[in-house]
Amino acid sequence: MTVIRNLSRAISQVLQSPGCGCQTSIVPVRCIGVSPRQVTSDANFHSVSFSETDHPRVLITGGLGQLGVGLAKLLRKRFGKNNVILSDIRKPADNVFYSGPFIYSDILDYKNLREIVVNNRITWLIHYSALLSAVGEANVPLARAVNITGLHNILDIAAEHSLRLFVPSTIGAFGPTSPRNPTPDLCIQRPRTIYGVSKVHAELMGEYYHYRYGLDFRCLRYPGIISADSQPGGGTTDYAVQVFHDAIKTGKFQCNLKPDTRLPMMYIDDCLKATLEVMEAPAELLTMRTYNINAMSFTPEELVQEVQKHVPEFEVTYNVDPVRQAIADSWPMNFDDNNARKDWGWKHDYDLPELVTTMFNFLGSESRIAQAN
Ligand SMILES: NC(=O)C1=CN([C@@H]2O[C@H](COP(=O)(O)OP(=O)(O)OC[C@H]3O[C@@H](n4cnc5c(N)ncnc54)[C@H](O)[C@@H]3O)[C@@H](O)[C@H]2O)C=CC1
Ligand SMILES: CC(=O)[C@H](N)C(=O)O
Repeated sequence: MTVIRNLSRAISQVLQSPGCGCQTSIVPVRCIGVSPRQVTSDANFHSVSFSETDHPRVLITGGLGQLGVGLAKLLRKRFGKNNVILSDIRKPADNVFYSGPFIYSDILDYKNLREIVVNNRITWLIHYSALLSAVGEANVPLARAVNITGLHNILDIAAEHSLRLFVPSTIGAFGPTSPRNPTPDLCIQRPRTIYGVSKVHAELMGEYYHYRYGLDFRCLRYPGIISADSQPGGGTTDYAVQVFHDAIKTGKFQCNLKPDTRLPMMYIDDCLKATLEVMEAPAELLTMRTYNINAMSFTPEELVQEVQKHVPEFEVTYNVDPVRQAIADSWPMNFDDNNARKDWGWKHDYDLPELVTTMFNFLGSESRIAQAN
């Protein structure tokens, strides 16, 4: 296996022309990407990226949400500060603005996106812009525009410029008729939120562009993500972040899901690590283009018990939000991520106790600093 991989890498290096960066193939391929917006139906271009010695030039859309800033930090450590550009339609905080390149980008503006990709010689596109499950239900037309029309722009730009494209999906891409415990990669997907529908659409469109146009599309279905230094953007799993802030600030928390609502969750460091790993994985290891990833699964009750080990006087009351509860009841309880583990070696580092300790260490030290000032 290693011999074959080394051999194909050697052939690939010989066949690769220096400035082109096209993926090698015995069959001649077009080096200049052609957008599906522009081409005839027999288009057959291949995506690729950068030569193996170069670092990728990365653009992150929707980068000022819960996940983007952390991802930029990780990628900048690996590829260099100036090779990773954060973008969003919001104004960045000072610390974000001064930590590396930031640019305004509205994913609904195709021409502006194209200009950014061309001017900055982007080779990897990480597409984080989205409206999450709860805010999506509150504004369906906007969710449809950002999550579906915006995605179409991203797919076309990525195909046209031979980018490696990452689009996250979610546990929310499943629905009440999916097997929920556990939920495998391939099963019925009939979500009942605009968020879920748009993510299934993204998975299918990305895979279609991969098979039809050779787009290097990569997708992970994230569980609910828990982070200490960034706020969630309006999802169903947000309670599992808020609980830590309230435990530290007031010792009291009002939970908007029922105590026994079980959902898959993950600490942000694991999520970002998985994203980098799947982006760097050799294409021949990927037997699929969309993978479930998982770390743990818990209910509010179980999370509260773990929190009480750090804050014994912590009190929780339940005031159920019917919209969020209905969404959570239709989502997976446990996620089967065996394919990711088998194909590209996915392995999480944080389980529930580790996550809770890490969150308190971070937030505790922040609040001590705030009190000292
Ligand atoms: N945070 C989580 O628990 C999970 C997140 N994901 C996915 O990961 C990605 C990132 O998630 P988060 O950072 O949590 O989302 P978020 O809601 O915190 O941030 C999304 C960002 O998109 C930006 N945005 C909205 N409209 C835009 C437009 N027209 N053009 C450009 N940017 C626009 C917003 O300003 C915001 O900063 C999303 O695609 C989400 O679906 C998937 C599963 C779980
Ligand atoms: C799991 C997700 O996709 C997100 N956190 C949400 O709750 O909408």
